[in-house]
Amino acid sequence: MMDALKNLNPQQHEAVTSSARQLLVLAGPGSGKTRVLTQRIAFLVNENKVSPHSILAVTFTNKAAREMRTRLERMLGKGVNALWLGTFHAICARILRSEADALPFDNNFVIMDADDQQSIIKRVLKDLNIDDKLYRPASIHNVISNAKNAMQGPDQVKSRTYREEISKRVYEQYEKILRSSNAVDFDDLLMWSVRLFEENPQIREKYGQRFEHVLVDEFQDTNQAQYELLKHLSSVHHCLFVVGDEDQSIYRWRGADYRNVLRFQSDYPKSEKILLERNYRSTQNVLDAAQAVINQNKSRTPKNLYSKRGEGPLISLYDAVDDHAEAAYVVDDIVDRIASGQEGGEFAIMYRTNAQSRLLEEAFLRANIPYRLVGAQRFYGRREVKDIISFLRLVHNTYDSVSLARVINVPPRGVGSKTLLDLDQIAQNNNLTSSDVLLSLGELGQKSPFWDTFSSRSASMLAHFGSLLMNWREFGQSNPLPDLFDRILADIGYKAYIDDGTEMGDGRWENVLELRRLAYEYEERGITEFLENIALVSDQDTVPEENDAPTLLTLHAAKGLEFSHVYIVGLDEGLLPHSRSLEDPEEMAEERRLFYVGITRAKNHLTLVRAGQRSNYGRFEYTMESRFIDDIPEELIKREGVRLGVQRLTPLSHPRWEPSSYERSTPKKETPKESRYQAGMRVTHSTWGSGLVVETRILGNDETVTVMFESVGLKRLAASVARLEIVG
Ligand SMILES: Nc1ncnc2c1ncn2[C@@H]1O[C@H](COP(=O)(O)OP(=O)(O)OP(=O)(O)O)[C@@H](O)[C@H]1O
Ligand SMILES: [Mg+2]
Repeated sequence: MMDALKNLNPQQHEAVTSSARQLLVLAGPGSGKTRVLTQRIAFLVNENKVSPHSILAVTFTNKAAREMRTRLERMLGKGVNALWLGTFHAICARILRSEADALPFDNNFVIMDADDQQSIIKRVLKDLNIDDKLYRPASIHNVISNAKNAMQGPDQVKSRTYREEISKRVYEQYEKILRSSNAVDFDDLLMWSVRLFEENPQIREKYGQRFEHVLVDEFQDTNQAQYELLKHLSSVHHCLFVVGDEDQSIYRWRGADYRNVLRFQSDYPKSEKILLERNYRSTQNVLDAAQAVINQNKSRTPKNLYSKRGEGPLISLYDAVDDHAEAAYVVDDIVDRIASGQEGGEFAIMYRTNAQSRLLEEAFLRANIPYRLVGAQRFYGRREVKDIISFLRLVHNTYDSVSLARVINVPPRGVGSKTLLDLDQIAQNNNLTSSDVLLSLGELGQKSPFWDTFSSRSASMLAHFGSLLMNWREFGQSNPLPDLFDRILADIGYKAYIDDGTEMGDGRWENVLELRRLAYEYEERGITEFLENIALVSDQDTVPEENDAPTLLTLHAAKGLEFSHVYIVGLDEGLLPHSRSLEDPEEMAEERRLFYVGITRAKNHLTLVRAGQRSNYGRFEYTMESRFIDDIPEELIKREGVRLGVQRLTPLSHPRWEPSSYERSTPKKETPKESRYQAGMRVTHSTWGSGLVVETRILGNDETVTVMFESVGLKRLAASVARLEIVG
């Protein structure tokens, strides 16, 4: 049998081979939706002789796109290169770059990330003399983002209250800054693509002609702009294949609207619907628990999922005395299981909020178990990485005022905020951008018409930066990216600036080198793609490809993934469901879906964990068990631990608790006062061999050492457990 039709049940087979123009596959988790979508592409190419060039497939994360491409390459060979396969954002960026002539920015536009967006909003608030404590940049950004996802410009935003009026005004200025910076934000990628198609029928026609087949994964999480985009892209052939599960819709806060499923059915009355009922991922106990949880949600299509994988173990529920014990239990349990032969990569620990990772991380460090953290403390969020990217962005697109403001004084060259304001003002007075003025100063020096508008000290400092910028632009045009990278570092003396000889400095320089390694990968493809890919790396995408270590991630980031053993921690009222949702039934339903997504990631074993007390800014607070646990039939659950929190009332007297596994994994020991190791030392480790100490500090009651091993790369270790030997 051909690859595309291998291992499919009859419903899956029908979905893969159907000749319906519009097809909706609605099915629960683990039923093979993503698999069906992938194999349908292979079927279209192999059997129906559709050219990969005419196929567009949309995934939810870049990681999912990479996986799908790899599978397709295996089935179809290199022919799949012509296939468009990526996230909505990546696809839109590609369209906007090709059609820049019809847009108010040119094709070198940069994509502002969340940080950039906040800093623009702060700048606007300052300009408008608005207190950013009363009007939080994050909440204003939310208003702007929602407006864009609903395809509304600043003039369409309602202003019934003063607060709304403020948001509207900020939105206006925000847009001006984006335009004059030749930049777009994430929401713009979608909004401008939709607008482009609405306003240019001939462009819509071109893409509509091209894409004979449009396929979409995780359809339940599309928002309005995305839905409209899909309609445009399929406006000629009308072939749309979408797969989704309304019970897994968890991005309402980003404008996702699972009613798009209903809209799809009413927009395409002839569409066919296929349901898949067999689950291939999970054991029956996991499925039954999931089912019991989601059944509590109203207004959903009931689904019956069954599995032939056997009952599997009961759901473990561990009641820890407090949040430290919660983390320690999870790590101890994993240590035991690894000791009995399981692989680290089979485990995932999921939580509701990013902050919950900290105690888990510390517990892993103490146990000397390597782990993978998804999302938090992103590499691209680090100062030195952002600095260098900003330099490159500025060279690539000199109008990028956010990057200019970030780096004009890096390293400090005496350009104060006053000079910057002057620069801005003078540019505006002359209908120019700050970069135009800088370049003029850089090129003409004292002959520049702007020289005399500054004090001579400011003028020469600005001229110096202007000439650097000019040189880099020229250099970048005829030299590969890594050379430009090195040239910039050398010209500004960046190493001396950030690497002050301390461990921290070393670490920062390591990050710069890591970025440089990445730049090398783009030697051929060039700076545009380099910057674009960096901008598109979203949180979910930091899931590492290697799978030898337990993964820590939020429930949101877990969508579409699967692991043998899943731990969900923090099953307390206020955490899961989150306190924000307690008053609002819609939000509560979404919390329940989020929990459902988490449960259904488990292939074999699910462990739920909660803590009877949690520390809250130094105080301990009692917690109540999550209402979601009540939804799971008692006979599916095996309870362990102290069960403090089953009391639903706040206890009057504090029960004394016996030290449990928390004590076990953190034997009392003297807190070391001084570091034993130092950055730069050569050390050896019993398993990983020799390495170089990068950083060391006292953390809790132990010394934490970061070592670059020749064998496995960077590891953070607890000194008391790791027993590193100093060489020489
Ligand atoms: N017919 C089949 N035979 C064997 N394995 C299958 C079959 N269909 C799906 N699987 C496997 O079941 C698992 C779940 O499939 P897949 O990820 O496609 O489900 P999904 O419906 O997309 O789930 P989710 O809703 O969580 O995204 C995968 O490991 C997949 O390879
Ligand atoms: Mg899937």
